[in-house]
Amino acid sequence: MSPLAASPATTVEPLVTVAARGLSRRYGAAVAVEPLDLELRRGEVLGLLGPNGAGKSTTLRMLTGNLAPSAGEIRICGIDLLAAPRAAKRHLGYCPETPPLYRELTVDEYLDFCARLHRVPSGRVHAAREQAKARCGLADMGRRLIAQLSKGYQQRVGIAQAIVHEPDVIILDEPTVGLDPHQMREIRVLIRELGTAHSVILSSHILSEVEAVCDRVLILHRGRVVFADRIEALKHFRAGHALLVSFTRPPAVEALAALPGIVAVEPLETGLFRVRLMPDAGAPQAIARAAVEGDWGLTRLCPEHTTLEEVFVELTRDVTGTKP
Ligand SMILES: Nc1ncnc2c1ncn2[C@@H]1O[C@H](COP(=O)(O)OP(=O)(O)OP(=O)(O)O)[C@@H](O)[C@H]1O
Repeated sequence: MSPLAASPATTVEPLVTVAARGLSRRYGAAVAVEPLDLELRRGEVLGLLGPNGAGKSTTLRMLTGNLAPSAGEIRICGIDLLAAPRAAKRHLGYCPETPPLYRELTVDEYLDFCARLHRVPSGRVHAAREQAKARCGLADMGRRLIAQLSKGYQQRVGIAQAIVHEPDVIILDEPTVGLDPHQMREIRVLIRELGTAHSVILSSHILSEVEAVCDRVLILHRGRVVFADRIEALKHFRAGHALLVSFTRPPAVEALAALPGIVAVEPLETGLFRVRLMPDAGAPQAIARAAVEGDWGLTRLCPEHTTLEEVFVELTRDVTGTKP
């Protein structure tokens, strides 16, 4: 039996909703996605993170049955996507980077059309559409022409068409691209909410977005998985082993450097220092204690977070060459 085959006991509501093994894609001689394994469980939000050209869209298009893999297998709720695409796709909702909207239709007309495409029984189309609208904050938008909606609302319609048939798995390609910060926040809240009852995979090149929304993260870089773990592990990785510390009455650098667990102290500007630490050696506590005893006026003591660029540099030190 294939390692991905669903066990008979879990065919009704399988815990694993997406399972991919050895999934890869070439375009001619160029490898867009090197073989990757991926598993998603019910109630999880998985973030696919990576810079432009990393292979995120290619991966999502393979997972949604819109692009044939060069190799590998994909199971959606235990159903082989390549062998039984129609059955597998019933469990999938997909919103590509540019949502497939018919701008000349109203929101209601469009969502009814999508519900029928997804084979929602005709007696349930109305209820399915109203529910999808309510979940996406579109309850009052039914009669509006899609062309006249703002970009944020059009994005909501794109997500509504992906959930109108209540799929187990929702796949969203860069769902917040082009939105203003307010709209971004609303869409992220919606995704988090969808992730409680469904499984969600989203792609992004925004580190903070993935940290805010996802339970797990898979980082792609030039088609290769360079990090796959829970979001806490990424946060820990990002926090590294440095603190930013500032004082209104700063001590001498030597006084700071002499505290236990401190490897190096780098003055950055007046009263602000970058302090490199030995992990788990109690340095933050020692700094706080010394600051109180020495009346240094401690105003900041926080981990120094690395940026997305620094994360990639760190994770891909051995990767060379560029992709357009
Ligand atoms: N149809 C195609 N023919 C040839 N090469 C392609 C094709 N589609 C994508 N590629 C290449 O495959 C690689 C991965 O592209 P992909 O669009 O999956 O990346 P991405 O991470 O989604 O990037 P972005 O964030 O820019 O959307 C890139 O090098 C891209 O140029």
